Amino acid sequence: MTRTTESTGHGESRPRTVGGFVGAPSAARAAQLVRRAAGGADSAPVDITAPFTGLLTATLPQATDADARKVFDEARAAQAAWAARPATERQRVLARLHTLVLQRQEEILNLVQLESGKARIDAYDEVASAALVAGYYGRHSARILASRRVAGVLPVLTSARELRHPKGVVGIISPWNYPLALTAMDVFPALAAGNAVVQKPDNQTALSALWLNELTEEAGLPSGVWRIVLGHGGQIGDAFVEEPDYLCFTGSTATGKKLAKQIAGRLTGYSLELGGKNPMLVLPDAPVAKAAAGAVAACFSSAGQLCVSVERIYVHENIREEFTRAFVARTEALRLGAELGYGADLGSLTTPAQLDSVSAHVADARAKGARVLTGGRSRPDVGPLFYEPTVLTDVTRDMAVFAEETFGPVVSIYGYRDIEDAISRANDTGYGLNASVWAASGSVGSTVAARLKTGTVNVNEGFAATFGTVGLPMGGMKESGLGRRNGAEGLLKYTESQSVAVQRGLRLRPPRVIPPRLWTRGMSIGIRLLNRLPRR
Ligand SMILES: NC(=O)c1ccc[n+]([C@@H]2O[C@H](COP(=O)([O-])OP(=O)(O)OC[C@H]3O[C@@H](n4cnc5c(N)ncnc54)[C@H](O)[C@@H]3O)[C@@H](O)[C@H]2O)c1
Repeated sequence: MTRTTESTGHGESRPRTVGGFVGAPSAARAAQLVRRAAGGADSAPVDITAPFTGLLTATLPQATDADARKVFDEARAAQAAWAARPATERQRVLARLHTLVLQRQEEILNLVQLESGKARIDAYDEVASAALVAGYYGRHSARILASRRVAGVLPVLTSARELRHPKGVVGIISPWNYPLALTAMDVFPALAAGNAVVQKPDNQTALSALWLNELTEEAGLPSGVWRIVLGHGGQIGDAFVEEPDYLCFTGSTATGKKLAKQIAGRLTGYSLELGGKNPMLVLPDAPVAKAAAGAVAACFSSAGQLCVSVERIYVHENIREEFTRAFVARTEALRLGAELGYGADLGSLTTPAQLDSVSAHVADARAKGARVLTGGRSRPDVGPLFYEPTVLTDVTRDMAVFAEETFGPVVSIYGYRDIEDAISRANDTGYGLNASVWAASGSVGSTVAARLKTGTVNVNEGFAATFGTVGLPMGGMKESGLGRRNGAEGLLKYTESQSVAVQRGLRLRPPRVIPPRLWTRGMSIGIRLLNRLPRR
């Protein structure tokens, strides 16, 4: 690990670069990004440290509730002019952003790694996601938002259209685990629809969101349309449920439920992208080596701190031993490392709270009789928040790891004999976010997929196939969420639908001269005939 410090002139040294790494953005650059955050004059700033080193990455202003409300007002004032631009013009900003994200990736790869502690290859997933999302809405949003003609109640005489208007100001609350990708997925479609956005990223990963905010303005977004406020969730939470015209929340199920209760009183729309306890099913005829390699990526990307990562594997007894051997061998080959480069496969956990909760899940499982096939310990020799990728077996219902989301590099393997039993155990959870099925053929895997109660299912993949296909909606069933991001749905949720019908000639109520009974008879014949016409 390479670090650099400079003397303060008082016999101490302080990091010259973010997190103390050579090659990382300078502290001055971090401070420049921080200045984009609104508010904070009346409250104490907080220091954020790099998970790899424990050294300072940034000192962040913390907005108060009053600061956040002022920002919502300012965003509202900026929204009308943005919404007045044609959708094609708004779309062009995102198309330019697609190119810029890919061109400027080196700086953001460093920032994402420093703030989150993830391996560079996992940070690259974020760059790819942000570019894919910008590209998708940069090409398709104007078409999806275009007014839609439908057949009017009377052919020729009624012309009917559905229009889409922006909600107004959208509030977006984001977690720390995918700071670039989730910002892109939630903010870009809101902007494309003509909304202004006020976002509250997590303090831990604020620089990544601020970086993307800066780049979006470089791509042509007028300043003031996407604002960022920082703060501890509970502190400025009220502004986010009382001020926006729509709230998009990504985070834990507990916080999502709390916000939903608060916002319900205003009858304001919201979407929730929440936690998961995602299963993988390995069918008896699945290619074992491929399934084992896929499972490693599905369980340990971003050190398992990924809402769609796999935490439960159900493997058919006939291949259980072979699969487990291959999976454990591949897991043990993963290189842990705290470096700004592609030399490590697995990074660190992001916060001390994460290290505590992951350690507690494994300790509880061990104490109740689970076997640790590999891993099961923290690695302070690599960095303060490192934890080994861990594979458990003999996991029982009384263990926390059985049903609770670990949100770390810990997976349990279970055997099964009967696919019906495997499907019912996979569905036996309050969550319903993502699932993975490994089978000899895509069609067999898809048949099983249709029976899983999760918002996304990946056949012969862990999560990347659905996550990367931006045209597909992504979100959770049951306690994993409400609403969807990505695709047309992820854009239209940020709009109000308005139906406009223009009537010509014949009125739809009986004229005085025709007796109502005659009129209704004639209408009934007409309705029957109309129902036979091929109409949209
Ligand atoms: N479904 C998805 O797309 C998705 C994606 C990423 C993460 N997640 C889930 O997020 C969780 C991990 O994230 P986390 O620990 O940061 O979640 P969290 O709920 O603690 O925090 C998420 C965000 O909400 C803010 N917040 C917390 N309490 C708040 C309150 N009372 N009012 C307003 N804002 C508040 C936090 O500051 C943070 O910005 C996991 O459960 C994971 O599965 C889901």
